[in-house]
Amino acid sequence: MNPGCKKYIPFQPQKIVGRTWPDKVITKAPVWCSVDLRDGNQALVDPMNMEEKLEYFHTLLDIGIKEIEIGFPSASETDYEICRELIEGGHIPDDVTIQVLVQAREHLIKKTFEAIRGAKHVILHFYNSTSTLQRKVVFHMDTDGITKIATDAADLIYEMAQPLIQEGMDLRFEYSPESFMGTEMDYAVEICQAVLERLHATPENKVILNLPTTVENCMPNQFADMLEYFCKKIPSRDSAIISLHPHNDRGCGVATAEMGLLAGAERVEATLFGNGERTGNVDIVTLAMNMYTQGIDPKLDFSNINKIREMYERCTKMPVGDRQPYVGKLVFTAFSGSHQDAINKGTQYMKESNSDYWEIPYLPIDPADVGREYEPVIRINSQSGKGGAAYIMEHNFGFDLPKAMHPDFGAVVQKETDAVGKEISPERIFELFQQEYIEAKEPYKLLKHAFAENIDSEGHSHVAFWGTLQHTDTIFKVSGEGNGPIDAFFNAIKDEKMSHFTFLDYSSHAITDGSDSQGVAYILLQDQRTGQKYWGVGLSHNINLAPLRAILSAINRSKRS
Ligand SMILES: CC(=O)SCCNC(=O)CCNC(=O)[C@H](O)C(C)(C)COP(=O)(O)OP(=O)(O)OC[C@H]1O[C@@H](n2cnc3c(N)ncnc32)[C@H](O)[C@@H]1OP(=O)(O)O
Ligand SMILES: CC(C)C(=O)C(=O)O
Repeated sequence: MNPGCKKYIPFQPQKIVGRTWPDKVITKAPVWCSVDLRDGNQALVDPMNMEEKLEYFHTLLDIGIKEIEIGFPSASETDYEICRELIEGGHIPDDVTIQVLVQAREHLIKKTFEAIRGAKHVILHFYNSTSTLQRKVVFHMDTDGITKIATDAADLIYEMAQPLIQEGMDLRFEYSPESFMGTEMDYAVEICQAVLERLHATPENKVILNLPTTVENCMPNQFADMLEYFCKKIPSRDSAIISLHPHNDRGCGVATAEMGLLAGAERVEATLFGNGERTGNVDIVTLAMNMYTQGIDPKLDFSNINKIREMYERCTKMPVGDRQPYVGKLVFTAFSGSHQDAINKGTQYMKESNSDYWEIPYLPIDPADVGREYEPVIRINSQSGKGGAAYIMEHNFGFDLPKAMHPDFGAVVQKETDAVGKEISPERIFELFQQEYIEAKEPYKLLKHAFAENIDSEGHSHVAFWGTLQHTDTIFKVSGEGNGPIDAFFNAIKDEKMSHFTFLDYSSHAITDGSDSQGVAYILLQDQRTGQKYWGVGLSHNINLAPLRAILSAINRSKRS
Protein backbone atom coordinates (compact mmCIF):
# COMPACT_ATOMS: atom_id res chain seq x y z
CA MET A 1 0.00 0.00 0.00
CA ASN A 2 1.22 3.46 -0.85
CA PRO A 3 -1.44 5.97 0.20
CA GLY A 4 0.83 8.88 -0.83
CA CYS A 5 -0.54 8.59 -4.35
CA LYS A 6 -3.97 9.69 -3.17
CA LYS A 7 -2.86 13.32 -3.01
CA TYR A 8 -2.72 13.51 -6.82
CA ILE A 9 -5.78 14.49 -8.83
CA PRO A 10 -6.20 12.09 -11.75
CA PHE A 11 -6.42 13.55 -15.24
CA GLN A 12 -9.99 13.88 -16.52
CA PRO A 13 -10.09 12.63 -20.12
CA GLN A 14 -12.09 14.59 -22.68
CA LYS A 15 -15.18 12.74 -23.87
CA ILE A 16 -15.11 12.52 -27.63
CA VAL A 17 -17.49 10.75 -29.99
CA GLY A 18 -16.25 9.24 -33.26
CA ARG A 19 -12.55 9.97 -32.86
CA THR A 20 -10.69 9.63 -36.17
CA TRP A 21 -7.02 10.07 -35.26
CA PRO A 22 -6.25 6.39 -34.45
CA ASP A 23 -6.89 5.44 -38.08
CA LYS A 24 -4.53 8.05 -39.49
CA VAL A 25 -0.84 7.83 -40.31
CA ILE A 26 1.82 10.52 -40.55
CA THR A 27 2.56 11.13 -44.23
CA LYS A 28 4.59 14.33 -44.24
CA ALA A 29 6.85 16.41 -42.05
CA PRO A 30 5.21 19.14 -39.96
CA VAL A 31 6.47 22.72 -39.90
CA TRP A 32 9.33 22.53 -37.41
CA CYS A 33 10.08 25.29 -34.95
CA SER A 34 13.12 25.11 -32.72
CA VAL A 35 12.65 26.47 -29.22
CA ASP A 36 16.19 25.60 -28.13
CA LEU A 37 17.26 29.19 -27.76
CA ARG A 38 14.24 30.07 -25.62
CA ASP A 39 12.64 27.13 -23.76
CA GLY A 40 15.90 25.16 -23.93
CA ASN A 41 17.96 28.16 -22.88
CA GLN A 42 15.69 29.22 -20.00
CA ALA A 43 16.17 25.73 -18.48
CA LEU A 44 19.98 25.85 -18.38
CA VAL A 45 21.98 26.27 -15.21
CA ASP A 46 24.09 28.78 -17.15
CA PRO A 47 22.03 30.25 -19.99
CA MET A 48 23.98 30.58 -23.23
CA ASN A 49 26.03 33.69 -23.88
CA MET A 50 26.00 35.60 -27.18
CA GLU A 51 28.74 33.51 -28.76
CA GLU A 52 27.11 30.22 -27.82
CA LYS A 53 23.67 31.31 -28.95
CA LEU A 54 25.04 32.41 -32.31
CA GLU A 55 26.84 29.12 -32.84
CA TYR A 56 23.71 27.22 -31.83
CA PHE A 57 21.58 29.37 -34.14
CA HIS A 58 23.85 28.61 -37.09
CA THR A 59 23.72 24.88 -36.34
CA LEU A 60 19.90 25.07 -36.40
CA LEU A 61 20.16 26.75 -39.80
CA ASP A 62 22.47 23.99 -41.05
CA ILE A 63 19.94 21.40 -39.91
CA GLY A 64 17.37 23.16 -42.07
CA ILE A 65 15.03 24.56 -39.42
CA LYS A 66 13.09 27.49 -40.84
CA GLU A 67 11.32 28.82 -37.74
CA ILE A 68 13.50 29.51 -34.73
CA GLU A 69 12.36 30.97 -31.41
CA ILE A 70 15.42 33.03 -30.58
CA GLY A 71 14.50 34.12 -27.07
CA PHE A 72 12.41 36.27 -24.82
CA PRO A 73 13.86 39.68 -25.73
CA SER A 74 11.83 41.61 -23.15
CA ALA A 75 13.11 39.39 -20.32
CA SER A 76 16.71 40.52 -20.14
CA GLU A 77 19.34 42.71 -21.74
CA THR A 78 21.20 39.57 -22.84
CA ASP A 79 18.20 38.23 -24.75
CA TYR A 80 17.49 41.67 -26.20
CA GLU A 81 21.07 42.10 -27.38
CA ILE A 82 21.14 38.65 -28.94
CA CYS A 83 17.97 39.44 -30.85
CA ARG A 84 19.49 42.70 -32.11
CA GLU A 85 22.76 40.99 -33.09
CA LEU A 86 20.92 38.31 -35.06
CA ILE A 87 18.96 40.97 -36.95
CA GLU A 88 21.72 43.57 -37.40
CA GLY A 89 24.56 41.11 -37.85
CA GLY A 90 22.97 39.58 -40.94
CA HIS A 91 22.77 36.09 -39.42
CA ILE A 92 19.21 35.34 -40.57
CA PRO A 93 18.77 33.95 -44.08
CA ASP A 94 15.81 35.24 -46.09
CA ASP A 95 13.92 31.96 -45.87
CA VAL A 96 14.15 31.80 -42.07
CA THR A 97 11.66 33.29 -39.61
CA ILE A 98 12.68 34.27 -36.12
CA GLN A 99 10.18 33.88 -33.32
CA VAL A 100 10.14 35.87 -30.08
CA LEU A 101 8.20 35.04 -26.93
CA VAL A 102 6.47 37.48 -24.63
CA GLN A 103 3.97 37.37 -21.78
CA ALA A 104 0.57 38.95 -22.41
CA ARG A 105 1.69 42.16 -20.65
CA GLU A 106 1.82 45.62 -22.16
CA HIS A 107 5.31 46.79 -21.19
CA LEU A 108 6.88 43.50 -22.26
CA ILE A 109 5.03 43.55 -25.58
CA LYS A 110 6.24 47.10 -26.27
CA LYS A 111 9.83 46.11 -25.52
CA THR A 112 9.46 43.09 -27.82
CA PHE A 113 8.35 45.29 -30.71
CA GLU A 114 11.46 47.39 -30.15
CA ALA A 115 13.60 44.26 -30.27
CA ILE A 116 12.34 43.00 -33.62
CA ARG A 117 12.66 46.16 -35.69
CA GLY A 118 14.48 45.61 -38.95
CA ALA A 119 13.82 41.87 -39.13
CA LYS A 120 12.29 40.45 -42.32
CA HIS A 121 10.25 37.51 -41.08
CA VAL A 122 9.00 37.40 -37.51
CA ILE A 123 6.53 35.38 -35.46
CA LEU A 124 5.46 37.30 -32.39
CA HIS A 125 4.51 34.68 -29.82
CA PHE A 126 2.50 35.67 -26.76
CA TYR A 127 1.00 33.56 -24.02
CA ASN A 128 -0.94 33.44 -20.82
CA SER A 129 -1.92 30.58 -18.58
CA THR A 130 -5.43 29.24 -18.95
CA SER A 131 -5.58 26.14 -16.73
CA THR A 132 -7.93 25.73 -13.78
CA LEU A 133 -4.93 25.41 -11.47
CA GLN A 134 -3.17 28.58 -12.66
CA ARG A 135 -6.43 30.53 -12.68
CA LYS A 136 -6.89 29.52 -9.07
CA VAL A 137 -3.43 29.74 -7.55
CA VAL A 138 -1.49 32.20 -9.76
CA PHE A 139 -3.90 34.66 -11.33
CA HIS A 140 -6.83 34.52 -8.86
CA MET A 141 -9.17 35.17 -11.78
CA ASP A 142 -12.17 33.61 -13.45
CA THR A 143 -12.17 32.72 -17.13
CA ASP A 144 -13.38 36.17 -18.19
CA GLY A 145 -10.38 37.76 -16.49
CA ILE A 146 -7.97 35.34 -18.14
CA THR A 147 -9.61 35.89 -21.54
CA LYS A 148 -9.26 39.63 -21.07
CA ILE A 149 -5.50 39.30 -20.47
CA ALA A 150 -5.23 37.44 -23.79
CA THR A 151 -7.52 39.67 -25.83
CA ASP A 152 -6.05 42.94 -24.47
CA ALA A 153 -2.62 41.64 -25.50
CA ALA A 154 -3.95 40.56 -28.89
CA ASP A 155 -5.45 44.02 -29.48
CA LEU A 156 -2.20 45.74 -28.58
CA ILE A 157 -0.10 43.38 -30.69
CA TYR A 158 -2.38 43.75 -33.69
CA GLU A 159 -2.28 47.52 -33.42
CA MET A 160 1.49 47.77 -32.95
CA ALA A 161 2.09 45.33 -35.81
CA GLN A 162 0.29 47.33 -38.49
CA PRO A 163 2.99 49.96 -39.16
CA LEU A 164 5.68 47.27 -39.32
CA ILE A 165 3.62 45.17 -41.72
CA GLN A 166 3.05 48.24 -43.87
CA GLU A 167 6.79 48.86 -43.92
CA GLY A 168 7.20 45.36 -45.36
CA MET A 169 7.88 43.15 -42.38
CA ASP A 170 6.43 39.65 -42.72
CA LEU A 171 5.02 39.63 -39.20
CA ARG A 172 2.84 36.76 -38.05
CA PHE A 173 1.29 35.99 -34.68
CA GLU A 174 1.31 33.02 -32.37
CA TYR A 175 -0.79 32.57 -29.27
CA SER A 176 -0.24 29.89 -26.62
CA PRO A 177 -2.92 29.14 -24.03
CA GLU A 178 -0.16 28.09 -21.65
CA SER A 179 -0.98 24.98 -19.56
CA PHE A 180 -3.50 24.01 -22.26
CA MET A 181 -3.62 20.45 -20.95
CA GLY A 182 -4.97 21.60 -17.61
CA THR A 183 -7.64 23.72 -19.27
CA GLU A 184 -11.25 22.66 -19.89
CA MET A 185 -11.39 22.12 -23.66
CA ASP A 186 -14.50 24.23 -24.19
CA TYR A 187 -12.78 27.12 -22.45
CA ALA A 188 -9.58 26.57 -24.47
CA VAL A 189 -11.67 26.80 -27.64
CA GLU A 190 -13.39 29.96 -26.37
CA ILE A 191 -10.20 31.86 -25.50
CA CYS A 192 -8.36 30.79 -28.67
CA GLN A 193 -11.31 31.80 -30.83
CA ALA A 194 -11.42 35.19 -29.10
CA VAL A 195 -7.71 35.69 -29.79
CA LEU A 196 -8.07 34.64 -33.45
CA GLU A 197 -10.80 37.26 -33.87
CA ARG A 198 -8.83 40.05 -32.17
CA LEU A 199 -5.86 39.27 -34.40
CA HIS A 200 -8.09 39.35 -37.50
CA ALA A 201 -7.01 35.83 -38.47
CA THR A 202 -8.17 34.68 -41.88
CA PRO A 203 -7.35 31.62 -44.02
CA GLU A 204 -4.88 33.89 -45.89
CA ASN A 205 -3.37 35.33 -42.71
CA LYS A 206 -3.42 32.42 -40.33
CA VAL A 207 -2.47 32.75 -36.71
CA ILE A 208 -0.49 29.97 -35.05
CA LEU A 209 -2.39 28.46 -32.13
CA ASN A 210 0.26 26.69 -30.12
CA LEU A 211 -1.35 24.17 -27.76
CA PRO A 212 1.39 23.32 -25.28
CA THR A 213 1.68 20.35 -23.02
CA THR A 214 3.29 22.80 -20.61
CA VAL A 215 3.44 20.05 -18.02
CA GLU A 216 2.73 16.61 -19.45
CA ASN A 217 -0.16 15.28 -17.37
CA CYS A 218 -1.84 12.51 -19.34
CA MET A 219 -1.36 9.66 -21.76
CA PRO A 220 -0.62 10.56 -25.39
CA ASN A 221 -3.91 9.07 -26.61
CA GLN A 222 -5.79 11.30 -24.14
CA PHE A 223 -3.89 14.27 -25.50
CA ALA A 224 -4.82 13.30 -29.05
CA ASP A 225 -8.49 13.09 -28.04
CA MET A 226 -8.28 16.59 -26.57
CA LEU A 227 -6.63 17.93 -29.67
CA GLU A 228 -9.10 16.36 -32.07
CA TYR A 229 -11.92 17.73 -29.95
CA PHE A 230 -10.35 21.20 -29.97
CA CYS A 231 -9.79 21.16 -33.75
CA LYS A 232 -13.38 20.12 -34.41
CA LYS A 233 -14.84 22.75 -32.08
CA ILE A 234 -12.86 25.85 -32.91
CA PRO A 235 -15.00 27.91 -35.29
CA SER A 236 -12.11 29.54 -37.19
CA ARG A 237 -10.12 26.32 -37.73
CA ASP A 238 -9.27 27.47 -41.28
CA SER A 239 -7.64 30.60 -39.96
CA ALA A 240 -5.31 28.79 -37.57
CA ILE A 241 -2.17 26.71 -37.81
CA ILE A 242 -2.33 24.17 -35.00
CA SER A 243 1.03 23.83 -33.31
CA LEU A 244 2.29 21.45 -30.61
CA HIS A 245 4.73 22.19 -27.84
CA PRO A 246 5.11 18.94 -25.88
CA HIS A 247 7.08 18.71 -22.68
CA ASN A 248 8.18 15.34 -21.42
CA ASP A 249 7.22 15.07 -17.74
CA ARG A 250 5.79 11.56 -18.13
CA GLY A 251 8.43 10.59 -20.69
CA CYS A 252 5.85 10.57 -23.50
CA GLY A 253 6.75 13.79 -25.35
CA VAL A 254 7.53 12.01 -28.61
CA ALA A 255 4.34 9.94 -28.52
CA THR A 256 2.32 13.03 -27.64
CA ALA A 257 3.77 14.88 -30.64
CA GLU A 258 3.19 11.95 -33.00
CA MET A 259 -0.38 11.37 -31.86
CA GLY A 260 -0.96 15.12 -31.88
CA LEU A 261 0.01 15.18 -35.55
CA LEU A 262 -2.51 12.41 -36.20
CA ALA A 263 -5.13 14.43 -34.38
CA GLY A 264 -4.75 17.50 -36.58
CA ALA A 265 -1.59 19.43 -35.65
CA GLU A 266 0.53 20.87 -38.45
CA ARG A 267 3.50 22.28 -36.61
CA VAL A 268 5.80 21.15 -33.79
CA GLU A 269 7.94 23.17 -31.41
CA ALA A 270 10.84 21.10 -30.16
CA THR A 271 14.49 21.14 -29.16
CA LEU A 272 17.66 19.23 -30.01
CA PHE A 273 17.98 16.14 -27.82
CA GLY A 274 14.98 17.31 -25.79
CA ASN A 275 16.55 20.07 -23.73
CA GLY A 276 14.01 22.25 -21.93
CA GLU A 277 12.28 22.88 -18.63
CA ARG A 278 12.39 19.94 -16.16
CA THR A 279 12.40 16.72 -18.20
CA GLY A 280 12.68 18.82 -21.31
CA ASN A 281 10.82 19.65 -24.47
CA VAL A 282 10.14 17.01 -27.08
CA ASP A 283 13.30 15.92 -28.95
CA ILE A 284 13.28 17.10 -32.55
CA VAL A 285 15.94 14.55 -33.57
CA THR A 286 13.87 11.59 -32.41
CA LEU A 287 10.72 12.95 -34.02
CA ALA A 288 12.43 13.63 -37.33
CA MET A 289 14.35 10.35 -37.45
CA ASN A 290 11.25 8.38 -36.45
CA MET A 291 9.64 9.80 -39.59
CA TYR A 292 12.75 9.09 -41.64
CA THR A 293 12.70 5.41 -40.65
CA GLN A 294 9.10 5.23 -41.87
CA GLY A 295 10.15 6.45 -45.30
CA ILE A 296 9.03 10.05 -44.71
CA ASP A 297 11.48 12.85 -45.46
CA PRO A 298 11.58 14.98 -42.29
CA LYS A 299 13.20 17.82 -44.27
CA LEU A 300 15.86 18.16 -41.58
CA ASP A 301 19.48 17.17 -41.95
CA PHE A 302 20.92 15.02 -39.16
CA SER A 303 23.52 13.36 -41.35
CA ASN A 304 26.32 14.47 -39.01
CA ILE A 305 24.75 13.87 -35.65
CA ASN A 306 28.05 13.72 -33.78
CA LYS A 307 28.91 17.27 -34.83
CA ILE A 308 25.51 18.54 -33.67
CA ARG A 309 25.86 16.68 -30.41
CA GLU A 310 29.33 18.11 -29.82
CA MET A 311 28.04 21.68 -30.35
CA TYR A 312 25.03 20.96 -28.10
CA GLU A 313 27.12 19.61 -25.24
CA ARG A 314 29.54 22.51 -25.45
CA CYS A 315 26.89 25.26 -25.57
CA THR A 316 24.45 23.81 -23.03
CA LYS A 317 27.09 22.21 -20.82
CA MET A 318 24.83 19.19 -20.60
CA PRO A 319 25.67 15.66 -21.74
CA VAL A 320 23.58 13.68 -24.19
CA GLY A 321 22.67 10.31 -22.65
CA ASP A 322 24.39 7.17 -23.92
CA ARG A 323 21.04 5.65 -24.87
CA GLN A 324 19.43 8.78 -26.37
CA PRO A 325 17.69 7.66 -29.59
CA TYR A 326 19.72 8.04 -32.79
CA VAL A 327 22.66 9.81 -31.11
CA GLY A 328 23.67 8.18 -27.83
CA LYS A 329 27.10 6.57 -27.71
CA LEU A 330 25.61 3.09 -27.28
CA VAL A 331 22.67 3.17 -29.66
CA PHE A 332 24.48 1.43 -32.50
CA THR A 333 26.09 -1.12 -30.23
CA ALA A 334 25.01 -4.69 -29.56
CA PHE A 335 26.49 -6.56 -26.63
CA SER A 336 24.39 -9.71 -26.52
CA GLY A 337 25.27 -12.71 -28.64
CA SER A 338 21.95 -13.26 -30.37
CA HIS A 339 21.78 -9.57 -31.39
CA GLN A 340 25.34 -9.67 -32.69
CA ASP A 341 24.62 -12.84 -34.61
CA ALA A 342 21.49 -11.36 -36.21
CA ILE A 343 23.26 -8.10 -37.11
CA ASN A 344 26.04 -10.13 -38.67
CA LYS A 345 23.56 -12.19 -40.71
CA GLY A 346 21.56 -9.11 -41.66
CA THR A 347 24.72 -7.38 -42.91
CA GLN A 348 25.60 -10.46 -44.93
CA TYR A 349 22.05 -10.65 -46.31
CA MET A 350 22.18 -6.99 -47.38
CA LYS A 351 25.45 -7.66 -49.18
CA GLU A 352 24.25 -10.77 -50.97
CA SER A 353 20.68 -9.76 -51.78
CA ASN A 354 21.47 -6.25 -52.99
CA SER A 355 18.25 -5.22 -51.22
CA ASP A 356 17.01 -1.66 -51.71
CA TYR A 357 15.72 -1.69 -48.16
CA TRP A 358 17.39 -1.60 -44.78
CA GLU A 359 16.85 -5.07 -43.40
CA ILE A 360 19.16 -5.58 -40.45
CA PRO A 361 17.61 -6.84 -37.22
CA TYR A 362 18.31 -4.80 -34.08
CA LEU A 363 19.49 -1.81 -36.10
CA PRO A 364 16.35 0.25 -36.82
CA ILE A 365 18.41 2.72 -38.81
CA ASP A 366 21.55 2.59 -40.93
CA PRO A 367 24.11 4.27 -38.62
CA ALA A 368 25.67 5.87 -41.70
CA ASP A 369 22.49 7.94 -42.20
CA VAL A 370 23.36 9.94 -39.10
CA GLY A 371 27.07 9.92 -39.87
CA ARG A 372 27.83 7.12 -37.44
CA GLU A 373 30.08 4.20 -38.29
CA TYR A 374 29.71 0.47 -38.30
CA GLU A 375 32.88 -0.19 -36.31
CA PRO A 376 31.41 0.31 -32.88
CA VAL A 377 28.23 -1.57 -33.74
CA ILE A 378 29.32 -4.69 -31.95
CA ARG A 379 31.16 -4.77 -28.69
CA ILE A 380 32.27 -7.90 -26.95
CA ASN A 381 31.70 -8.87 -23.34
CA SER A 382 30.75 -12.12 -21.59
CA GLN A 383 27.20 -11.86 -23.00
CA SER A 384 28.49 -11.96 -26.55
CA GLY A 385 28.46 -14.96 -28.84
CA LYS A 386 30.51 -16.33 -31.68
CA GLY A 387 28.82 -14.04 -34.26
CA GLY A 388 30.06 -10.89 -32.55
CA ALA A 389 33.71 -11.90 -32.59
CA ALA A 390 33.42 -12.92 -36.24
CA TYR A 391 31.77 -9.59 -37.01
CA ILE A 392 34.62 -7.66 -35.39
CA MET A 393 37.19 -9.73 -37.27
CA GLU A 394 35.48 -8.98 -40.56
CA HIS A 395 34.47 -5.36 -40.10
CA ASN A 396 37.46 -4.10 -38.16
CA PHE A 397 40.22 -6.24 -39.60
CA GLY A 398 39.00 -7.72 -42.89
CA PHE A 399 39.19 -11.40 -41.83
CA ASP A 400 36.12 -13.18 -43.19
CA LEU A 401 36.21 -16.29 -41.02
CA PRO A 402 34.43 -19.36 -42.46
CA LYS A 403 31.12 -19.86 -40.69
CA ALA A 404 32.20 -23.30 -39.44
CA MET A 405 35.13 -21.62 -37.68
CA HIS A 406 32.98 -19.12 -35.72
CA PRO A 407 32.37 -21.44 -32.72
CA ASP A 408 36.10 -22.23 -32.50
CA PHE A 409 37.17 -18.59 -32.27
CA GLY A 410 34.03 -17.68 -30.26
CA ALA A 411 35.21 -20.08 -27.54
CA VAL A 412 38.63 -18.41 -27.45
CA VAL A 413 37.00 -14.98 -26.99
CA GLN A 414 34.48 -16.27 -24.45
CA LYS A 415 37.29 -17.68 -22.32
CA GLU A 416 38.96 -14.28 -22.28
CA THR A 417 35.78 -12.29 -21.47
CA ASP A 418 34.96 -14.69 -18.64
CA ALA A 419 38.49 -14.31 -17.31
CA VAL A 420 38.61 -10.49 -17.44
CA GLY A 421 34.94 -10.00 -16.50
CA LYS A 422 34.45 -6.91 -18.66
CA GLU A 423 34.17 -5.74 -22.23
CA ILE A 424 37.20 -6.43 -24.45
CA SER A 425 38.28 -4.18 -27.28
CA PRO A 426 38.42 -5.08 -30.98
CA GLU A 427 42.22 -4.77 -30.73
CA ARG A 428 42.28 -7.39 -27.97
CA ILE A 429 40.08 -9.67 -30.09
CA PHE A 430 42.56 -9.36 -32.93
CA GLU A 431 45.42 -10.08 -30.56
CA LEU A 432 43.66 -13.25 -29.38
CA PHE A 433 43.16 -14.30 -33.00
CA GLN A 434 46.83 -13.78 -33.75
CA GLN A 435 48.01 -15.61 -30.64
CA GLU A 436 45.62 -18.49 -31.15
CA TYR A 437 46.07 -19.15 -34.86
CA ILE A 438 48.64 -17.05 -36.69
CA GLU A 439 51.31 -17.31 -34.05
CA ALA A 440 50.81 -21.07 -33.51
CA LYS A 441 54.39 -21.66 -34.75
CA GLU A 442 55.58 -24.38 -32.37
CA PRO A 443 56.61 -27.17 -32.65
CA TYR A 444 56.49 -27.17 -36.48
CA LYS A 445 57.93 -24.29 -38.48
CA LEU A 446 58.44 -24.03 -42.24
CA LEU A 447 61.90 -22.61 -42.87
CA LYS A 448 62.21 -22.85 -46.63
CA HIS A 449 60.04 -23.95 -49.48
CA ALA A 450 59.88 -24.23 -53.27
CA PHE A 451 57.22 -25.30 -55.75
CA ALA A 452 57.36 -26.48 -59.36
CA GLU A 453 54.21 -26.74 -61.43
CA ASN A 454 53.58 -28.78 -64.59
CA ILE A 455 50.44 -28.67 -66.64
CA ASP A 456 49.93 -31.90 -68.63
CA SER A 457 48.54 -32.16 -72.15
CA GLU A 458 44.99 -32.44 -70.73
CA GLY A 459 45.42 -29.28 -68.73
CA HIS A 460 45.80 -30.94 -65.29
CA SER A 461 48.17 -29.35 -62.86
CA HIS A 462 50.94 -31.33 -61.12
CA VAL A 463 52.76 -29.59 -58.33
CA ALA A 464 55.98 -30.68 -56.67
CA PHE A 465 56.91 -29.28 -53.25
CA TRP A 466 60.31 -29.23 -51.49
CA GLY A 467 60.72 -27.71 -48.10
CA THR A 468 62.76 -27.49 -44.91
CA LEU A 469 60.83 -27.91 -41.66
CA GLN A 470 61.90 -27.47 -38.09
CA HIS A 471 60.40 -29.52 -35.27
CA THR A 472 61.62 -28.05 -31.97
CA ASP A 473 65.41 -28.42 -32.43
CA THR A 474 65.38 -30.85 -35.36
CA ILE A 475 65.59 -29.56 -38.89
CA PHE A 476 64.61 -31.86 -41.76
CA LYS A 477 63.70 -31.80 -45.42
CA VAL A 478 60.38 -32.91 -46.91
CA SER A 479 59.05 -33.26 -50.42
CA GLY A 480 55.80 -34.34 -52.02
CA GLU A 481 53.61 -34.09 -55.07
CA GLY A 482 50.00 -33.33 -55.62
CA ASN A 483 47.44 -31.71 -57.86
CA GLY A 484 47.98 -28.33 -56.25
CA PRO A 485 50.29 -26.62 -53.74
CA ILE A 486 48.18 -27.60 -50.71
CA ASP A 487 47.91 -31.22 -51.81
CA ALA A 488 51.65 -31.38 -52.52
CA PHE A 489 52.55 -29.92 -49.12
CA PHE A 490 50.11 -32.14 -47.31
CA ASN A 491 51.57 -35.20 -49.01
CA ALA A 492 55.10 -34.01 -48.17
CA ILE A 493 54.45 -33.80 -44.42
CA LYS A 494 52.30 -36.94 -44.17
CA ASP A 495 55.24 -39.18 -43.50
CA GLU A 496 56.59 -36.91 -40.77
CA LYS A 497 54.34 -38.23 -38.00
CA MET A 498 51.48 -36.20 -39.41
CA SER A 499 49.74 -38.93 -41.36
CA HIS A 500 46.90 -39.10 -38.83
CA PHE A 501 45.58 -35.69 -39.95
CA THR A 502 42.97 -35.53 -42.66
CA PHE A 503 42.03 -32.45 -44.54
CA LEU A 504 38.41 -31.28 -44.05
CA ASP A 505 37.99 -27.70 -45.18
CA TYR A 506 39.84 -24.83 -46.80
CA SER A 507 39.03 -21.26 -47.76
CA SER A 508 41.06 -18.15 -48.43
CA HIS A 509 40.74 -14.51 -49.37
CA ALA A 510 42.84 -11.41 -49.76
CA ILE A 511 43.13 -8.70 -47.11
CA THR A 512 43.96 -5.27 -48.37
CA ASP A 513 45.25 -2.64 -46.01
CA GLY A 514 46.13 0.50 -47.96
CA SER A 515 48.55 -0.54 -50.68
CA ASP A 516 49.54 -3.76 -48.85
CA SER A 517 47.68 -6.91 -49.80
CA GLN A 518 48.08 -10.31 -48.12
CA GLY A 519 46.38 -13.67 -48.49
CA VAL A 520 44.78 -15.40 -45.52
CA ALA A 521 43.95 -19.10 -45.52
CA TYR A 522 41.72 -21.03 -43.12
CA ILE A 523 42.23 -24.80 -42.92
CA LEU A 524 40.35 -27.42 -40.93
CA LEU A 525 42.14 -30.71 -40.13
CA GLN A 526 40.91 -33.70 -38.21
CA ASP A 527 43.06 -35.92 -36.04
CA GLN A 528 41.96 -39.44 -36.99
CA ARG A 529 43.14 -40.89 -33.69
CA THR A 530 40.90 -38.73 -31.52
CA GLY A 531 38.33 -37.40 -33.99
CA GLN A 532 39.25 -33.89 -32.76
CA LYS A 533 39.11 -31.05 -35.35
CA TYR A 534 41.58 -28.17 -35.49
CA TRP A 535 41.36 -24.88 -37.34
CA GLY A 536 44.53 -23.23 -38.53
CA VAL A 537 45.11 -19.83 -40.08
CA GLY A 538 48.00 -18.72 -42.27
CA LEU A 539 48.85 -15.26 -43.46
CA SER A 540 51.34 -14.36 -46.17
CA HIS A 541 52.08 -12.00 -49.03
CA ASN A 542 52.74 -15.18 -51.04
CA ILE A 543 49.45 -16.73 -52.09
CA ASN A 544 50.90 -20.29 -52.02
CA LEU A 545 52.45 -19.89 -48.61
CA ALA A 546 49.35 -18.82 -46.61
CA PRO A 547 47.65 -22.28 -46.78
CA LEU A 548 50.88 -24.06 -45.81
CA ARG A 549 51.16 -21.87 -42.75
CA ALA A 550 47.47 -22.57 -42.03
CA ILE A 551 48.09 -26.35 -42.11
CA LEU A 552 51.01 -26.02 -39.70
CA SER A 553 48.96 -23.68 -37.52
CA ALA A 554 46.24 -26.38 -37.22
CA ILE A 555 48.80 -29.11 -36.47
CA ASN A 556 50.63 -26.94 -33.92
CA ARG A 557 47.31 -26.10 -32.21
CA SER A 558 46.59 -29.82 -31.95
CA LYS A 559 49.94 -30.29 -30.17
CA ARG A 560 49.14 -27.39 -27.81
CA SER A 561 45.86 -28.89 -26.75
C1 LIG B 1 5.90 27.70 -19.86
C2 LIG B 1 6.97 28.70 -20.17
O1 LIG B 1 8.06 28.29 -20.37
S1 LIG B 1 6.53 30.28 -20.37
C3 LIG B 1 8.04 31.15 -20.53
C4 LIG B 1 8.67 31.34 -19.24
N1 LIG B 1 9.93 31.98 -19.40
C5 LIG B 1 10.36 32.95 -18.62
O2 LIG B 1 9.64 33.36 -17.74
C6 LIG B 1 11.75 33.44 -18.82
C7 LIG B 1 11.85 34.93 -18.85
N2 LIG B 1 11.04 35.60 -17.85
C8 LIG B 1 11.51 36.64 -17.10
O3 LIG B 1 12.66 37.00 -17.17
C9 LIG B 1 10.52 37.31 -16.23
O4 LIG B 1 9.48 36.43 -15.90
C10 LIG B 1 9.95 38.57 -16.93
C11 LIG B 1 11.06 39.57 -17.09
C12 LIG B 1 9.37 38.23 -18.28
C13 LIG B 1 8.83 39.15 -16.08
O5 LIG B 1 9.33 39.37 -14.82
P1 LIG B 1 8.44 39.84 -13.58
O6 LIG B 1 7.36 40.70 -14.04
O7 LIG B 1 9.36 40.37 -12.60
O8 LIG B 1 7.91 38.49 -12.97
P2 LIG B 1 6.96 37.33 -13.41
O9 LIG B 1 7.28 36.75 -14.71
O10 LIG B 1 6.98 36.41 -12.27
O11 LIG B 1 5.52 37.98 -13.53
C14 LIG B 1 4.68 38.00 -12.47
C15 LIG B 1 3.39 38.69 -12.83
O12 LIG B 1 3.07 38.55 -14.20
C16 LIG B 1 1.88 37.79 -14.36
N3 LIG B 1 2.09 36.95 -15.50
C17 LIG B 1 2.93 35.87 -15.60
N4 LIG B 1 2.85 35.35 -16.82
C18 LIG B 1 2.00 36.10 -17.50
C19 LIG B 1 1.53 36.05 -18.81
N5 LIG B 1 1.95 35.12 -19.65
N6 LIG B 1 0.68 36.98 -19.24
C20 LIG B 1 0.27 37.94 -18.38
N7 LIG B 1 0.67 38.03 -17.14
C21 LIG B 1 1.53 37.11 -16.70
C22 LIG B 1 1.76 37.04 -13.06
O13 LIG B 1 0.45 36.68 -12.78
C23 LIG B 1 2.29 38.02 -12.08
O14 LIG B 1 1.31 38.98 -11.83
P3 LIG B 1 1.27 39.76 -10.39
O15 LIG B 1 2.56 40.52 -10.29
O16 LIG B 1 0.09 40.61 -10.53
O17 LIG B 1 1.16 38.72 -9.35
C1 LIG C 1 5.20 29.56 -23.74
C2 LIG C 1 4.71 28.19 -23.82
C3 LIG C 1 4.51 27.77 -25.23
C4 LIG C 1 5.60 27.22 -23.16
O1 LIG C 1 6.80 27.29 -23.21
C5 LIG C 1 4.97 26.08 -22.51
O2 LIG C 1 3.77 26.09 -22.32
O3 LIG C 1 5.69 25.13 -22.19
